Amino acid sequence: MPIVSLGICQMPVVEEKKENLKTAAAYVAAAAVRGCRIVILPEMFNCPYQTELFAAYAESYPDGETLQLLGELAARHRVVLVGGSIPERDSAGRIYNTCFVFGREGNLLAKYRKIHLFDVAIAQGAQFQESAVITAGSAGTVLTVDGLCLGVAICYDIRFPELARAMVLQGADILIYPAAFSPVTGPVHWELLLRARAVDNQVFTVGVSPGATPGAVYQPYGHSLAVDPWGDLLGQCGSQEELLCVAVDLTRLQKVRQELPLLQHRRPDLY
Ligand SMILES: NC(=O)CCC(=O)C(=O)O
Repeated sequence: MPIVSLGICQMPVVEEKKENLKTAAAYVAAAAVRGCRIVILPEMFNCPYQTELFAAYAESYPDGETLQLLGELAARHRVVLVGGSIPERDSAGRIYNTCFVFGREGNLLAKYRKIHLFDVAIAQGAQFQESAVITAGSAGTVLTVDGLCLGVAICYDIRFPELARAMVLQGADILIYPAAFSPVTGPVHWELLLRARAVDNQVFTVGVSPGATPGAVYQPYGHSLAVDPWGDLLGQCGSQEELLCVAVDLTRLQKVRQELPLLQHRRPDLY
């Protein structure tokens, strides 16, 4: 399958969980109507990105209402659904920032728990202590579906080139980052990081943020985008809510890697 259409759902996230689920369902339906076979939601799409709210919105697999809905939506629309992330509670009561991926039969294909937690204190205003509530995951996630290899990580993970490289060495064709970048770091780093990971690994990268939500305490930067293995933008949203559909042509990846065989030129024996 050399060309596949991705649905990038830059949806707003409000305080009411049910409203977020309705919005997500509408976005997935619209993406399917537009022919997208892989549909991606943003980080913490069922819950505002505020640590003090995570426990109240947390759900466990398989019974959580958000997780039930994601499976149903994937099956109803026959799409691979990369379910952004939600606060996930495990049987010991720990909470993770987790991405669940569902297949076209509504089956769980994979799950990824955010490894690098957003603990920062940036003078211009981005103060966040994700680890106050969230437990870090302990494994990367790469999955193959329809002959396409997807690497999944979450937001702040994009800053760690080692994780991206590890996923690519495991065969990833597309690196998918559900995210909610801050309005302070977003304008300077977001596009740069996605393009850097794309160019240094010759891979498609996709970042999916919530859109602007009037009155929200945390206003994510938005600007969801997809980048090809040459570093060219395939499409980008603004700050407002939007469904962006982009076509990913895998022959592009093969061509770039053939012409500029970067991955073959690595010298892991020397560094
Ligand atoms: N949700 C996050 O991990 C935010 C990451 C972020 O804004 C950054 O600058 O990194």
